[in-house]
Amino acid sequence: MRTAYSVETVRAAERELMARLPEGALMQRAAAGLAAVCTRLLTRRRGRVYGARVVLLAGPGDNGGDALYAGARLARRGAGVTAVPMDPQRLHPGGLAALLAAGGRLAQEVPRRADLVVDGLLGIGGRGGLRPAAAALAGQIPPGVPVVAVDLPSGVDADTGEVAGPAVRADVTVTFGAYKPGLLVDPGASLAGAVHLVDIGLELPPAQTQALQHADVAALLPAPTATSDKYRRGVVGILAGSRQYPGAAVLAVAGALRGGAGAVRYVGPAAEAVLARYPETLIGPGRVQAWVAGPGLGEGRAGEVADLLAQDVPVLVDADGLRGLDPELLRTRSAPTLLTPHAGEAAALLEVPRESVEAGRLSAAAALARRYGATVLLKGSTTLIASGGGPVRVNPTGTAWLATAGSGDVLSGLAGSLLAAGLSGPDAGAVAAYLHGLAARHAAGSAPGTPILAHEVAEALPKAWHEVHSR
Ligand SMILES: NC(=O)C1=CN([C@@H]2O[C@H](COP(=O)(O)OP(=O)(O)OC[C@H]3O[C@@H](n4cnc5c(N)ncnc54)[C@H](OP(=O)(O)O)[C@@H]3O)[C@@H](O)[C@H]2O)[C@@H](O)CC1
Ligand SMILES: [K+]
Repeated sequence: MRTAYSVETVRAAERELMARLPEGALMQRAAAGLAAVCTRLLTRRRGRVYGARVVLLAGPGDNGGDALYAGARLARRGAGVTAVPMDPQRLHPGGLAALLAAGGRLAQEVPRRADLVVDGLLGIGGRGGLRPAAAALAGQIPPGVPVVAVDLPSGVDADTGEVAGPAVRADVTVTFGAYKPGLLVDPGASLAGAVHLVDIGLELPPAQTQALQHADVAALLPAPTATSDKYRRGVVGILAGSRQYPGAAVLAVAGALRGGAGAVRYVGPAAEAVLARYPETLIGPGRVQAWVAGPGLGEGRAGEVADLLAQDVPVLVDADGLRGLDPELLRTRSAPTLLTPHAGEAAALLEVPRESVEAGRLSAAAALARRYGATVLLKGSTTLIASGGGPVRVNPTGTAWLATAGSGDVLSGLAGSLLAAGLSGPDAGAVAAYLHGLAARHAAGSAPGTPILAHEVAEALPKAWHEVHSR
């Protein structure tokens, strides 16, 4: 499990640790870790550090200090290190002295030829969009040169992943003490590249943001035992599809059949299409351990969704089912509710513009969870799973190609199946998003980065399932 912590928590842990250590010790740990990653990168690319041209973008705070001290270490190994300050009057004095003593130099402009750029403009002290001097330096990074960000890419909000205006795009981010949420959540996550965590000895409380990994998912997946039958493994009911959108029903059933429940029951006007594709589906009302309500329902079906919400079983509400949901009604439910909106649906549920959800995904997901008393899976390039009180889960396996028609229907069937198999709302949501993302990668097969179809994602779920168990 990867865990991430807010700036406030990281700062508190740093204060506590700094009080017990000699002055500057933490920054030296950070700089040593940063220099080690730069050394590995340079060695991989050019065989050695000696003679490499390294450019440091140095901000006015301790983030710049980390870069300057790391630059001094590289200069001592024979690299030609040039620091370009954001503000020449405000540079970390100790870091500057160390760099100059090691043979580094200062420049006013970013040199056009470089083997590596180190972004030490801003770290967790950055606020709002990059000011003009910082934006100008970020804009001068020569194309094609690898960029290592110090702690986080400058311009990314550490707590939320939000980016207001220009920001640095890093190939590698070396972060200190703990992941920050902005490294796991888009748009920040996609600017961070590969993230290396340097342990500087912080002692941290339970996590506020989590990202599952293979082993976490494997431990949560349902596994039939010798005594389980289809009813004990759970039956998931699917209320989906309409004459206009029969495909949504087929895709939700496809996701559900591969999600670990013992059986899938379909209710709605697309039974013929469902049976034609999946003859193993049970048709018509009956007992279930969880419901999925909403994919492809079309207009005027709110009453059917409300009837399911009145039952004392877990209910996942998606797509058309999300229209006009009553927060009061949801909050009084005793069984779990899982809502799976995309940004537009989340905006409607929160009665805010879509842009404000896109720009502040973490806070939107948490606000929805509070307002509706539900677990909320906010779909997007980094899907988030928020529930009242617990940590927010960030899905690390997503791919932009999942933004394709019907892919959400597969996801809701899959998550509903996991609910029926007994997983909690947050676990079902997080495991479903994880498998769904992995399956999309498998669906692309030998042509990664190419378009995929929703039914291919459903068909690739067994491979995703197998992959998490086999590592
Ligand atoms: N604490 C520790 O123990 C350790 C900390 N470590 C390192 O310290 C980093 C945090 O350092 P930090 O607190 O000095 O803040 P930092 O990110 O350098 O930026 C502050 C400066 O930026 C400026 N500024 C702000 N916003 C701006 C904007 N939008 N555009 C332009 N400028 C902006 C702001 O200006 P001001 O608002 O004061 O005018 C201020 O001068 C942390 O990320 C990690 O790398 C490690 O060494 C491990 C040990
Ligand atoms: K930085």
